[in-house]
Amino acid sequence: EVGDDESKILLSSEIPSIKQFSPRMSNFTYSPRSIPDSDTLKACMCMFDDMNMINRWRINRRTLAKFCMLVKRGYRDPPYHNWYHAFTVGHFCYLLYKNMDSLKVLTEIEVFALFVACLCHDLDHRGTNNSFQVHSQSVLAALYSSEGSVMERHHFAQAMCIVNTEGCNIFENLNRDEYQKALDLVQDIILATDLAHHLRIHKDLEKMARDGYNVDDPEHHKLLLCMLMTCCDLSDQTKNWSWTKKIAELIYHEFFSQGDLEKAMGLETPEMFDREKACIPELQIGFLDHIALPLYRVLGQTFPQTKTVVDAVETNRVMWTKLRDETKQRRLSSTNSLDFFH
Ligand SMILES: Cc1nc2ccc(C(=O)NCC(C)C)cc2n2c(-c3cc(OC(C)(C)C)ccc3Cl)nnc12
Ligand SMILES: [Mg+2]
Ligand SMILES: [Zn+2]
Repeated sequence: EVGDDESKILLSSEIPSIKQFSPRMSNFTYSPRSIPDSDTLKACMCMFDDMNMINRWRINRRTLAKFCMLVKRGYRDPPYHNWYHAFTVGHFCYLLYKNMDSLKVLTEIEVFALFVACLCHDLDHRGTNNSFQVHSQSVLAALYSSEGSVMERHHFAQAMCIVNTEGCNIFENLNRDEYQKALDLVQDIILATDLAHHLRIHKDLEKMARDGYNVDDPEHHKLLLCMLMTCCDLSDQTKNWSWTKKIAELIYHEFFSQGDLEKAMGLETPEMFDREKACIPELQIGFLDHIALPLYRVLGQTFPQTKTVVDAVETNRVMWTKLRDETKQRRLSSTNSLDFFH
């Protein structure tokens, strides 16, 4: 156990400089998936340090290392919703901090809660979505379906289990008010990653973009936290085409496995989860048009420093339309829609 690199970080006191990963570590174009899995824990520690969170919140280094280790172990290994996804989501939060003037549009405790929520937001994901929990009458649905956001409530519950584990409470040196505020923020931010919640507030986000962000309006702080969290959650769409295409492969691998399960259980399977019916380029264009692009456009309108991110998503949309037209011509012989990735 002591041999492996994770506990070595746990035992080492100094935290290396962030520069050791890449000189481009804080560029929007940098893809954190080029950091090997074995270095992700160290990278997390460095991001906490580089955002001055260790000093500001008086976090004990061993406590932080243990917290990060338990978060990493708190993820299962489905094709997409694994630790690597959480790590890339956390990295985009770091990018926003480094490129948006340390996110001074938010309070320090909101930024701290946002970064922690990014790392924890999909804890213990099983590779199936909320509607699957309800239709399959899973244990999680029994626990949470009356309130909705079944998976997101579970992700938050798992995060609280880690915080309450001996030697892992990174909030332990906050005063009583800060402590309560931080946990409430982490909960609200993780609940905001429910797609249904995002679709509910989308009009409000667009109104905020039109009116302009008002740093003195607490409602704008709440909306901004939700918006930045979903921008982090979708940040694979802001990288170059080879990454974005690879991520789609992982997501649909996961979606189609859910569809296989639904068929086996006699549940009806939406087209998006049905490997026989899905046309991935079409579905991705729909997802970008209805969810990702409107979101990143609001980000770009509200904060001009992030405009380059919208361009990257637009470019990926163009690539999907090329692939869609190509696939139509090739008229794939096999019905398995994952073939077109090869
Ligand atoms: C590349 C990519 N394609 C996707 C295609 C479809 C869907 C989907 O669930 N469609 C359901 C129908 C009913 C609309 C999600 C997709 N998706 C997500 C994602 C986003 C989420 O919600 C937030 C973060 C709030 C937007 C929650 C979960 C997930 Cl997996 N992340 N990347 C992707
Ligand atoms: Mg999620
Ligand atoms: Zn996620």
